[in-house]
This record gives sequence, structure tokens and C-alpha cells, in this order.
Amino acid sequence: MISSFYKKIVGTSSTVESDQQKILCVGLTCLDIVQTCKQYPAEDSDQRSVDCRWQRGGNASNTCTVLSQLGSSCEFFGTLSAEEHLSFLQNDMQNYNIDYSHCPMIENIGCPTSTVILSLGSGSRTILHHNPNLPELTLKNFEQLHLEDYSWIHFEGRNLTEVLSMMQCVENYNNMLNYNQDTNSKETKSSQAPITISVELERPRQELLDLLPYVDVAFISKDFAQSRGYDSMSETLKNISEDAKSGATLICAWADRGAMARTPDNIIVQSPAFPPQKVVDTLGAGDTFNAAVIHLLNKAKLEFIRRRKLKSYEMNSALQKDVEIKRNIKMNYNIESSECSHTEFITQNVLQAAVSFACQVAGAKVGLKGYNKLDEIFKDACQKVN
Ligand SMILES: Nc1ncnc2c1ncn2[C@@H]1O[C@H](COP(=O)(O)OP(=O)(O)OP(=O)(O)O)[C@@H](O)[C@H]1O
Ligand SMILES: OC[C@H]1O[C@](O)(CO)[C@@H](O)[C@@H]1O
Repeated sequence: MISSFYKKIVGTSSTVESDQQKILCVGLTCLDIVQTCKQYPAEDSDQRSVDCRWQRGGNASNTCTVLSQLGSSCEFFGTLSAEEHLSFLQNDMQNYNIDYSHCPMIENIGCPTSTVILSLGSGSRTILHHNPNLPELTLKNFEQLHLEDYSWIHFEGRNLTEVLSMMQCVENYNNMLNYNQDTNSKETKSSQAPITISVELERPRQELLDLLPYVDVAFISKDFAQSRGYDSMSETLKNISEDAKSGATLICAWADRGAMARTPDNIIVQSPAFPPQKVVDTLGAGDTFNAAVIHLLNKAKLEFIRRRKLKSYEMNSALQKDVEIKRNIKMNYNIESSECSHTEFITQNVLQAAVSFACQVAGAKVGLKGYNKLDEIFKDACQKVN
């Protein structure tokens, strides 16, 4: 009933229904060769590991894995090396239902690889990463996408110049939607909400701060914060907000201290960590955390849009007979508008729920080998969110 309602009022051939849109994660995929050891090995020693496996890795790629398990439809966008590990990475994305159909294929350059040592003693993950200079995505690649297919685009903070121009491209698209919403003409009026842009500042590279003016939601890692000399989440949020655009949401995760975030209205929310009985695999804890936050905030965004459109439709139907009242209300409250600003849906309650949920998901993940079973563990929570 609601969906036919909904189609009738917002569906046009030129728009994509908001619940059909995907979350796009832009960044790296690589091969992780993961060895689990009882203790971190001494240099030049010769010993046995307790487990060894290959895994698809890379921040954007890991974030897709978790998004998909939580029930968000998502797409990975990054360059793929057309060499021997390609089918391993592609098959794994298929298994997790991750779209990779727009990824540019690069010939004659190998796939980035990480050798990872997990220590069961300390819970540490030591990453030795090698990238044989696989070319990064370019703006030209990005321009091949149909932006109306996405409700949210998450960027890894890397390849600064190109990522900056990709963000500007999304900003131009969003501005165009606003413009179309303003001109009340039938042909041009758009019911599409602006794409939310998020970024992860993870590597300790100060120039990544240049991305912040374009970003609605920023994830600041402990490593990045420490490289700026901050030793707490509150100090990080306070200082980073000076570089962020006004109304941005800032989120800082800090391993076993949990996470803290700041709403667009400057309200601080916080969650403790949820440690598992035994920490077995902290590789990608941050990517998992980011995915769970994005999953929940994007759900809140879709729900916000749905309710607003429904309300607008109901008001219009009720007022149909009284043209005069309708005209006044339209004039005063722009009641037909189905606009959703970039961050309007991120209220204190929504952000608190997202940060707590993400700490629970990341806490569960560090107790598991890889990412398997997150979908089973969080089945109920995801249904509630939906
Ligand atoms: N030992 C732990 N116990 C419980 N929760 C943890 C632990 N380590 C990480 N987490 C959870 O994961 C979140 C992110 O962790 P962390 O800050 O270590 O990310 P990260 O350093 O970016 O990780 P990575 O680079 O491996 O993806 C934390 O906010 C916390 O909720
Ligand atoms: O830096 C790349 C490395 O970081 C990770 O994405 C974890 O966050 C690994 O999967 C990858 O090997």
C-alpha cells in the first residue's frame, strides 16, 4: 500500500527510488595474507603460525563486506589489477553480493598485497603492505558513474587530488538537485535527495584535512589523531571541527576505548567498546566500525525521506478539496517539498544509536576470524533498524 503510494508521488522515469540506491565505497581492494601467531614473532626467528588464510582486504573493500552483511546494498569502486589474484578478489565480492561492475581494470601491474600478522597474545594486527604502484582511480573514471544510483558515497582518504575532484563532482551534482528543487517546473523538479559524502582520515597524512570542507560525515582514526598530537577522542573532535564544514558530523573511534562523535548541532555522543570474550582478529576493526555507522545513518536517511514524502502526500490529499488552504500552506511551509538536507537526519538519538551499534559490531568482529557470521549475530538488530 505504502509503496504504491510512494511510487505515485515520487517516482519519475528520471529518478531512482531512494530505497533502490546503493552505498558506494571508493578506495582500495588488495590481497591480505593473514597469519595468526600465538605471540608476535621475534626478528629472524623460525616458527609455526596457528592459522594462515587469504582474504580480500583494503579499507573500502572491507567496509563493503560489512555493509553487505548488515543488509545495505553497496558497490566497491577502485582499480583492479588484471593479474592472477583478480578472480580471487572478484569471486569473494560476488559471494558477499558486492557490486564491482564499474571498477577499471589495469593490465600488467600486480595487485597490492598485505602480509598481516595477528598476535593472539596481544590482539595486535601488524600490516606489511606492498603496492606495486597500481594506478589510482581518476576523476575520469568517477565521471562514468550514474550518481543518481547512490544515496551515500564513502571515500577512503587517499589519492588526495583526485578524491578532492570526485567530491567536488558530487557537490556539483547535489547543487544541481537543489537548483531543480527550487525551480518549480514539472520537467526539472527533482525528488532525489542529495548524496551524503563521508570520508575516512586514517593514514597519518596532514594534507588529508583538505578533504574536510567537502564532507558531511568524517571518520577520524586514532592513528590520524595521534599523528596530530591528540591523545583523546574529545580533543580530536574539538580540534578537527575547526577544519570541517559547518554542520558536518565528526566521528572518532579509538580501539578498546570505544568511540565518540559530534552531531551537526555540536552535541557530543559516546559509546564504550564491547570487547568479546577473546580478541582474535583486529584486522579491519576500523573498516567494520565505519560500515556499521554508515549502514545505520543511511537507514535513518531513507526513513527520513520516506516519512517526509508520505507526510507531504497526506497533507496534500487532505487539503485537496480546499484549494485556498492548500495555497496558503504551500506558500508558508513549502509543504510539497520532499527535500532532505545533507545531514538533517543525523539527530542526537540517531548518531548515538549509530555509534553504539558500530562499537557492538566492531567488538563482535574482533572476536571473530574474518567477517563471517556478522550477519547472523546482527540479524535482529538489522531488522529493527529496517
Ligand atoms: N580490542 C578491542 N576490543 C573491543 N573493541 C575493539 C577493539 N579494538 C577495536 N575495537 C572496536 O573497533 C573500533 C575501531 O577500532 P580501531 O580504533 O582500532 O580502528 P582502526 O585502528 O582504524 O582499525 P583498522 O586500521 O585495523 O581497520 C573501536 O571503536 C571499537 O569499537
Ligand atoms: O592498508 C591496507 C590494509 O588495511 C586494511 O584495509 C585493514 O584496515 C587491510 O585489509 C589492508 O591490508
